[in-house]
Amino acid sequence: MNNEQSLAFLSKLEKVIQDRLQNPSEESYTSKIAQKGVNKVAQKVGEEAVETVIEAVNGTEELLKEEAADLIYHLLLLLNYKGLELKDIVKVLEKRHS
Ligand SMILES: N=c1c2ncn([C@@H]3O[C@H](COP(=O)(O)OP(=O)(O)OP(=O)(O)O)[C@@H](O)[C@H]3O)c2ncn1[C@@H]1O[C@H](COP(=O)(O)O)[C@@H](O)[C@H]1O
Repeated sequence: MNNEQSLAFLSKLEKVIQDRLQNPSEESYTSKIAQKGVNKVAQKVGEEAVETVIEAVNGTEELLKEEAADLIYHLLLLLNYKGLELKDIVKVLEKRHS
């Protein structure tokens, strides 16, 4: 998978997350967490961030990748829960870059 394909997948994942927020289903983890409210969604980002840091300092590359994936997914969920999208954050990064 090249960089372009990775970014395309993130965009696809974001669309699934948006769909789970708009059309909640009982089987969906995304819907389940979102129904608990912003505090729970934000808490998950904090937990996954701490777990990522722990694996970076003391863990294996495999576990670091797993925790980083959890972190990115939960951050995407939090942003979308708050009415933001990945592209809004990329715009901020782009502005800093120039
Ligand atoms: N990428 C993810 C993803 N990453 C992590 N997780 C979930 O995040 C949780 C993190 O593990 P934890 O041990 O911290 O949490 P937990 O024990 O489940 O307990 P709590 O979150 O309730 O505290 C696990 O339950 C994972 O399944 C994810 N859940 C869903 N997705 C993707 O989101 C999309 C929609 O999934 P559903 O909402 O389940 O349909 C699909 O593309 C999924 O692949």
